[in-house]
Amino acid sequence: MSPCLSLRGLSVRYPGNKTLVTALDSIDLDIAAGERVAIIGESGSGKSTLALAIANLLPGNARVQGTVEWPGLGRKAENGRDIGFVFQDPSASLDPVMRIGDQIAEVARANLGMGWRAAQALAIQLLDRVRLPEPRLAAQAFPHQLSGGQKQRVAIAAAIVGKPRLLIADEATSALDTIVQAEIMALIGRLVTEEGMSLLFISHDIALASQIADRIAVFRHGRLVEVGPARQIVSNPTDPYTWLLLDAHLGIDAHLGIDAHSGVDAHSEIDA
Ligand SMILES: Nc1ncnc2c1ncn2[C@@H]1O[C@H](COP(=O)(O)OP(=O)(O)OP(=O)(O)O)[C@@H](O)[C@H]1O
Ligand code: NI
Repeated sequence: MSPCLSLRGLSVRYPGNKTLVTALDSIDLDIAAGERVAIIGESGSGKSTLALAIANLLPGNARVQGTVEWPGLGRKAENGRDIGFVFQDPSASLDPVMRIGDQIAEVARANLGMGWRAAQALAIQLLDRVRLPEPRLAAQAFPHQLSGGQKQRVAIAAAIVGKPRLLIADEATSALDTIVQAEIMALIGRLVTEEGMSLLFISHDIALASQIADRIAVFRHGRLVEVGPARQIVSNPTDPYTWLLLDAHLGIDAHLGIDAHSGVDAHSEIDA
């Protein structure tokens, strides 16, 4: 089976003070259809740059080399249609003066060419799918009337409007408290399974990543230092840097007991 997404020799440089800053350095990575891949690494390791390069959202001054290919697609991937993107701060991706139902409907109208009525109906369906209580009423709400977790549910609904092949979640749960974080993780896991999407889950937290990912790719200074099955990366990493990340998030002794797939499933999803 051909992969959903194939990166070859992907490098991204940004103009710095005097020289170019290498944010990504010759990345080779495939993501299979339906596969969940986590990208982990410290701040500045190039995680968001990778996500932006895949979604074609890099700033104009970025210099890109290498290729991003979508073998099954037969055309260029479009953000909003083939790729869904969820960011850390849901407030930043939502319009404060637009009802949330209208915001999701607008995405359906713009990206799928739907009529307004059908788009509105789809918005209510999606609010239900992300388990917002009373979706018909919720559609009328403005973002400030929702909690952080609820706003992130709306952002996720907007990201999956186009039934994308790939969902990118860039630190999508980092701003939430632990309980809400677990709920949003469970929601993402459930939707990815239900829709048969691939997932690129970006986090600085290796423990969190191991709860949702099939494979983990460890980034450092723009390089991919290690990639492998989540269970193996967490229990038996080969790169010393991965050990350091494990130590930072789990304590060096604790990580040996971690079960890569015990953390998140549909059963642990609690409705807020
Ligand atoms: N628009 C930009 N212009 C110049 N340099 C940038 C730009 N965006 C990112 N960089 C630089 O590229 C490198 C990688 O940044 P990136 O945001 O991809 O890291 P990250 O792993 O997502 O970090 P974080 O965990 O803090 O989100 C950093 O050195 C950063 O300063
Ligand atoms: Ni980032």
